[in-house]
Amino acid sequence: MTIQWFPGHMAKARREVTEQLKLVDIVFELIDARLPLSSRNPMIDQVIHQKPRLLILNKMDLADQTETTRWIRYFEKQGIRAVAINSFEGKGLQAVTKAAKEILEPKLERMRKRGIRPGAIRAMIVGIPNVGKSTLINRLAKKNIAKTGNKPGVTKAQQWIKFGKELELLDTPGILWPKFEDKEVGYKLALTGAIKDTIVNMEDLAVYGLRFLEENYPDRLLERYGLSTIGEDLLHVFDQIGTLRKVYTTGGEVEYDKVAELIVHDIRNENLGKLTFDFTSQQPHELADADTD
Ligand SMILES: Nc1nc2c(ncn2[C@@H]2O[C@H](COP(=O)(O)OP(=O)(O)OP(=O)(O)O)[C@@H](O)[C@H]2O)c(=O)[nH]1
Repeated sequence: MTIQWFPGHMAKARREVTEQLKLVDIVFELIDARLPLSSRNPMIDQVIHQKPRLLILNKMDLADQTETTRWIRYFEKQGIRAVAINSFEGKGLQAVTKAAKEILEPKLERMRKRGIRPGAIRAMIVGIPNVGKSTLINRLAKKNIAKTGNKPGVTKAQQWIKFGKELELLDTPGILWPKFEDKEVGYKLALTGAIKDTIVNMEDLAVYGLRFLEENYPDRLLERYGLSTIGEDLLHVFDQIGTLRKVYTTGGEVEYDKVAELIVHDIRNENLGKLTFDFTSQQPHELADADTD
């Protein structure tokens, strides 16, 4: 899978974030709630380094809620404070300010003891393309200052946006590259729209999506397409879905590339319900007990 990130782009992105980090007290690491591992930058810990961080699982409205709760507990067990939000509708934003204040409280307390009155908390957003950085900035600012779009790579051009008296946010988010060394991560990113369609083979993506559903959400597969298994006969599977949804050429044949598009569209647009593509249960055992207590 070819991605538009090259070593030069990565080095530049990292340099820019490192410069912006000097200006802030805390980093809001924005990820997609559907992909709590796959939508994280692979070098995020080295990039953010010792800077306090709040992990924000955005697009919670699209994710499997049970899994989101597990992921928040999983990250918190690792000492990373996490909150889930829906920046599109502005849900959970108060929790962001509250968590940021709590994370920084020891520092603020030290300042108060030295007779310094702490000002507003200064924050910046960091994340891979399309996780909703601009949407969150707009929501926090309550006006349309950052350009948003449904295609990856829209965020371009810096000033501070005030969120009440307590928080100031850098209006330019830090854009970092996704994990793309792993083919499966690439498919997951593509299924959630974080990677451009033009660099993904739709039929491969649809098949990955069907197999993912078969393994993790079999009830949805049955409900939507009447399929209880996928098996090896993919032609039969595509025929069945194409016939069911009447995806035909003018000659009355099933149009396979359109069937593939329809499957991907269904996954992306909640027609198969709210889905999470990374699971805490698939993490190494010592880290995977997030919901056992
Ligand atoms: N359903 C849902 N959609 C969201 C949410 N937040 C953002 N989006 C959508 O996700 C898409 C990408 O949002 P942007 O804010 O442009 O993402 P970005 O991270 O700034 O993207 P780049 O500019 O590519 O770095 C847009 O279509 C948004 O409407 C959310 O909480 N829920």
